Amino acid sequence: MLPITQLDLAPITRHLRAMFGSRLLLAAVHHLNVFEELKGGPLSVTELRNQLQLAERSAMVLFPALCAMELLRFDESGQLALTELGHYLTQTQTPNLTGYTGLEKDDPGVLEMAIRLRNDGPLQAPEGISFVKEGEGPSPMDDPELSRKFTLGLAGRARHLSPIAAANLSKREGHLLDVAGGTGFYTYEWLLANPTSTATLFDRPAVLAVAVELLEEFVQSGRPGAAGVKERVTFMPGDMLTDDIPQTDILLAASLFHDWPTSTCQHLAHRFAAALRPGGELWVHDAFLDDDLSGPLAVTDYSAQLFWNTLGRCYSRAEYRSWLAEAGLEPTATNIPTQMDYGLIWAVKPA
Ligand SMILES: C[S@@+](CC[C@H](N)C(=O)[O-])C[C@H]1O[C@@H](n2cnc3c(N)ncnc32)[C@H](O)[C@@H]1O
Repeated sequence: MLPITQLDLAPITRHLRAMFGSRLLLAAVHHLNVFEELKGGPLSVTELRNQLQLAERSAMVLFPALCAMELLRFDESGQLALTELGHYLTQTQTPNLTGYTGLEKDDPGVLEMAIRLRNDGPLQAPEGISFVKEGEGPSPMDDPELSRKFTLGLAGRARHLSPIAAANLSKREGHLLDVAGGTGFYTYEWLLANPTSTATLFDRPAVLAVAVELLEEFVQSGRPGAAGVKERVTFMPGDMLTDDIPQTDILLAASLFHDWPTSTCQHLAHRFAAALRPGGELWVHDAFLDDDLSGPLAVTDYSAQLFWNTLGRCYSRAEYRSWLAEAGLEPTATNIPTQMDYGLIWAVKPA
């Protein structure tokens, strides 16, 4: 691993994502009455979900967040219980803070979060869901203006994280497939670090139109070796859920799975595993929940942001590794932190 000398921008993304965590907290206290439900004693995840009428995704965003906030905890038998702090959000505790937190309970973001938690997403999404193309429905990623806005919106993050990811991904002669690669920066940086390798950037056509422009900017940057990257990149428009995925030695899924529900993640893991040559590697760059699903706070806040904007949430490394193993890959035990609360994990296809 190369030394990372760049400043970690996590303080900025943590404050950005904290807004969604705040909405979760106030929706839980004042609209879902989570703390009143648990006042009588611990409940299993399923019992609490049933009492609150929450879908699996809503529950798996909300409960880890309240644990990370130290308001709930998993007890010795795996049930969810109020912590000492959590009791101060029940009305029978004297004193309690529900009057004080209640001053913000009608904030529009809080009201909408309560709706989305109950509905497992927005009631209506006429333009489709951010970053998601699924089936025949409309997708912002197929609209020229919206896909440009979303793709360029991710460009700064990708520019910052991609050199760190490239320094940690395997160095090898061969082919990288960057699925749902967006701006393409992860591809361009990896090719710069692997001067005899080739790569394919796979995404929606309107996104790739932006990526082509960004590649041009990259090759003209004057960085040593950047000019030679252009001829080694292939742009492949398609739908990763249904179209053929080309064979590759390394497949990168950066900020990809977190846009999708669990069943789609499992489907994608199988498709990606099938695209790997024997000995090939599947790398996931994402923000991971702890395996016990009780934090960290930066990632539960991020999970709330993804819950708001996409069909997905943050998952634990254990969840990823179980999908990768079910798909016939051998997950390694390596956890590589990058920056901004992201990290890398990877699995290998048996030779
Ligand atoms: C959150 S972005 C991640 C982009 C990039 N990997 C990064 O980390 O900056 C998700 C990407 O998935 C792409 N995407 C969504 N649905 C897709 C589909 N069905 N087939 C191919 N790409 C898809 C979007 O167009 C978008 O570029």
